[in-house]
Amino acid sequence: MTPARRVHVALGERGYDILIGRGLLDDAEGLCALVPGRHVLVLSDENVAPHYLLKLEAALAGKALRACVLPAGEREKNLGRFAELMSALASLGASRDATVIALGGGVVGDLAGFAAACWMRGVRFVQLPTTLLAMVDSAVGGKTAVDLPEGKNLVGAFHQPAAVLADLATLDTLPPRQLRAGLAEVVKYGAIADAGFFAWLETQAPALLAREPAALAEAVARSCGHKAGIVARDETEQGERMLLNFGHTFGHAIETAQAYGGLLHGEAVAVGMVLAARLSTRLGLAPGADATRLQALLSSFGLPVAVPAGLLPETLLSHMRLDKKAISGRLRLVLWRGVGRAEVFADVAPDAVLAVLVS
Ligand SMILES: NC(=O)c1ccc[n+]([C@@H]2O[C@H](COP(=O)([O-])OP(=O)(O)OC[C@H]3O[C@@H](n4cnc5c(N)ncnc54)[C@H](O)[C@@H]3O)[C@@H](O)[C@H]2O)c1
Ligand SMILES: O=C(O)C(=O)C[C@@H](O)[C@H](O)[C@H](O)COP(=O)(O)O
Ligand SMILES: [Zn+2]
Repeated sequence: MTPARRVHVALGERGYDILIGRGLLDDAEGLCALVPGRHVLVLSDENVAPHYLLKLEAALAGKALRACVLPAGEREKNLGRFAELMSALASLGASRDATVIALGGGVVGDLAGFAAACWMRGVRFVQLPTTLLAMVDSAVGGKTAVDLPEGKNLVGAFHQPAAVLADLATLDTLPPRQLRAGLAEVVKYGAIADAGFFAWLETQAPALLAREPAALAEAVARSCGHKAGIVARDETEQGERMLLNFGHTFGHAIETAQAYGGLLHGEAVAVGMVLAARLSTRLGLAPGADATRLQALLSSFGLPVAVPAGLLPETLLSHMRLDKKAISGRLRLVLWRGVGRAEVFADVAPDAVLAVLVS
């Protein structure tokens, strides 16, 4: 095991550490310490479990453990699966000192977190992220949710994990498309808040795509640093946290319109960030050159930058109206002043949004 980096999420008594390093899942003693009570429910999926579930179960031998292994993919993040988890906790006899562990990507993390938030009105929750996206974003910050056919993450709760262990060795088995999807959320931090990080990323595409350990560790730690800071300042998204939604109003509309079976979340966010940047340029907020830079960076990571064929602008706009940032039915979007400078804008004209969706 290499020495881990540590990022703290400063939420007072509910604060927690994100540990980032290779081999964290081989530390049986460290894993066991994450589960103080007797009952533990582990949620994973069919691609992750064969690689990593056995060592987690071995570390937790002696606990009353139930493992639920789902088929993989966004379509599993639904109310039916949530109900199954409630039944699994009931049949385990899980008491208020139970722990729910998410072993997997953001789908498993969001679903397990929502189950932990709801079981007996809230039990302990631990995140063991195994995708780049989950390490840099979804495992941190306590947004938990399931999707409805009508929209992404519409049913959920804020429920912070007690700990996050990002074992970088798990990225060795991650498919390339999933690695690229995670890089979209990494780019997001540079785009919204850190021009220096953005410029660093512009030099790192070959290293990151080749999974060079030092580059990956740096990208994960810097991303977690940004997310931890924003979450600590605005846990429940009253203001600054909305910036983490850059590209998401467009991206979520694409995912919903494709019934969660088209672009991956990170890919949809990549397209969404390009559209948000283009809209910002159109509204005179950001230099066109910065929008071009953003598109070029995402392309260098092999990410899509255009709306998939066949999706109608009016359909996407109607999905955007159910975005959680909207107020009284009026769109509120995260727009851009240029690299490193995102801002929230209320009452964005629907015609301007439609114009970038058709271009
Ligand atoms: N809560 C938040 O703050 C937040 C932030 C960003 C995204 N999200 C949510 O996260 C989800 C996307 O997460 P994701 O991109 O991790 O997708 P995912 O959970 O579907 O995982 C991606 C794929 O990779 C596979 N996989 C995972 N780890 C693996 C490994 N180490 N080796 C081999 N295969 C592996 C999975 O089986 C799956 O097929 C979306 O639902 C999105 O809405 C939530
Ligand atoms: O943590 C946040 O806040 C984010 O917005 C991070 C996003 O990357 C993530 O996709 C989140 O789930 C979107 O939140 P939502 O409130 O728009 O569903
Ligand atoms: Zn996201």
